[in-house]
Amino acid sequence: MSRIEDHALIGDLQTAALVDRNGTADWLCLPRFDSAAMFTRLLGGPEHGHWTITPAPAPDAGDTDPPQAVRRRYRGNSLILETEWDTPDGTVRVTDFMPSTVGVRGDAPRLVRIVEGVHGRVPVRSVLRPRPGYGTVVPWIRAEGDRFAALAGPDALWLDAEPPTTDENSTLVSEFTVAAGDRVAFTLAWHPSHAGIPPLPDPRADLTATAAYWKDWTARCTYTGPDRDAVVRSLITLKALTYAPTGAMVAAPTTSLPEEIGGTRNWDYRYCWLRDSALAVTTLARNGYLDEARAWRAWLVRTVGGDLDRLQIMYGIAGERDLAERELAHLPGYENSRPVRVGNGAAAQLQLDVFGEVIDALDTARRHGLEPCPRAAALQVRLVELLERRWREPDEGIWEVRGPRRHFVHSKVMAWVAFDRVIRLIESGDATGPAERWRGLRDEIHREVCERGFDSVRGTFTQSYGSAELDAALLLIPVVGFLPPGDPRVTGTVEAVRRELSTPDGFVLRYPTAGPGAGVDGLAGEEGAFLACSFWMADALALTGRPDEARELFEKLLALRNDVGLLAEEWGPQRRRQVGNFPQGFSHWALVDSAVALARGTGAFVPGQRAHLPSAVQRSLRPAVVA
Ligand SMILES: OC[C@H]1O[C@H](O[C@H]2O[C@H](CO)[C@@H](O)[C@H](O)[C@H]2O)[C@H](O)[C@@H](O)[C@@H]1O
Repeated sequence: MSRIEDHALIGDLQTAALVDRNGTADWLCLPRFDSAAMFTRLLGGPEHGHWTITPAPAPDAGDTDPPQAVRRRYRGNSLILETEWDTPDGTVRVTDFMPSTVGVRGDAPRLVRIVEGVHGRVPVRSVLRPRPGYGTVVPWIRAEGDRFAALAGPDALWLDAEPPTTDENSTLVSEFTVAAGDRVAFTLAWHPSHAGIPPLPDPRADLTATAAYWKDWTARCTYTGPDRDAVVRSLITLKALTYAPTGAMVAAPTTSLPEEIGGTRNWDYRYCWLRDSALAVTTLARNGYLDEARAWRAWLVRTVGGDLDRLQIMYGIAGERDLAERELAHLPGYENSRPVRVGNGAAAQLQLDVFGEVIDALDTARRHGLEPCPRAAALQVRLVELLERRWREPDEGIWEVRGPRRHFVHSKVMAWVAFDRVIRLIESGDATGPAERWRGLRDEIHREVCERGFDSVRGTFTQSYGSAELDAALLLIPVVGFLPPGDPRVTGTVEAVRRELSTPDGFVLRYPTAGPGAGVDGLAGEEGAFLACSFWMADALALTGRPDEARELFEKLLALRNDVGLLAEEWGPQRRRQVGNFPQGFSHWALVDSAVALARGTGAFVPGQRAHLPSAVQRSLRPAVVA
């Protein structure tokens, strides 16, 4: 079984595949991110579907032990993956990609794999075992001239293979040899089974168009400070999580990659969280990507605008509301981490922080040049009217705990953010609302948080009112402008979180999941260090005048990325492996934000970056710290 970080991501802005270092695509949902997977080997075995292309194993080697890739990279700033093997017979390269725009993808989403001889003559084997329905369906494979169709109910997968291919027990096998300069292409396309035969693919034209697409997209990045390669790779990853037809964004393209190997903390992230998407869009907007912010805003207005009383904290990528959680009992799970879940029960939770994140994202995009939208402005006012009725309630909070609701301090802080930003919107003249009343409420929330959410004996904010536990989300207090970074309540909280929530290797847990403070989330087992929280610690250190410690932590976090720059949700300190869904939007926007924050801290010139901190924070910082 490949480690989580052995995978690279390819995608077409509607779905994505994971490819491991052995040349195996072991996760692919078609036609959308949240469709049932056609390849589910990631959460099971080869019988659950995969597509492997590698140098042919030596005759006595088992099928389960193909040769390791020796080099792997994305082609420039793109999502085109190149994997190269050196073998005794020579060197071979496999180029994997999914044509990356709605226009290029057309009606038939497809995965293209081009095998290229680099030198020598290398025997290669392709084994394509499509198993729709998360590995439950053996499709009917039939030859249609030179093409193969794999039919399974509503789905048809069409393989166009240049080398000779045979059907061996519903598995399409191709064995061939590539010499230096040879290029042999495969295209696997999804098509509705009722829709006849898809057009013949043109893999070379697809490659050219996809390369041009990513070149153009990455050229729009405005960040020019340090660690630019890491920043651009993270921005590409965020873009890959967007669903182009609607403007929504998945939290990650996978389900049930475990937060603890062998554990039960396994969730489906293939949906659009208001929180995750708002935070990612905020990062994209700050770095030159207003089109993505505009598209997300349109998705938001369409999705939540009509029925605010039934506001959900997450939706399907086209705005669907029914995300009922269920378990796929036939799958053993990643390294026996059961259950495998699809759907997500957190959709029914109350999470007050999302009001602040959504309204702050719209505020940030507007301040970075996104044109006003009267419908979005009206939506923000209605959201705050709703929040006015509900902010005093306990909730499940940013971490979607499955234990009892609490008065989470972070939730109340983000309620303050929602009122603060909407007041600014009204003051700008782009919306109308009871600004005076909301100023009063904003002050009331601030007072309440400082009275009930702060432990004056320990000198730290706490996870919830009156609790003894800490929470790494409290690191965001200075970032959102609730208090200035130099305030002793902020520095005390940063210090306390660092002391009590750090792992031995210096990364940061969300909250305690072991020891006396454990149990708040109502879940069995433990989890790793949460990578976004670890980046937030770097930001907090930078903001509170500790740039060297911030840089040291940031460098350590960069070193956790895999060979192609990707991060899962968490880092398992014991096994020293990435854990959780992969790649995770939270980790990648947090990486970008940290790079920008650290660049500002060093006074690095970051053209195109406007100061994004609220004015209250900017005033409290030394001039050199704000670009
Ligand atoms: O910890 C329990 C919860 O874990 C998941 O939530 C996490 O992922 C979300 C998507 O990235 C993120 O918005 C949230 O902050 C994280 O805690 C899971 O989705 C929940 O169902 C589960 O209760």
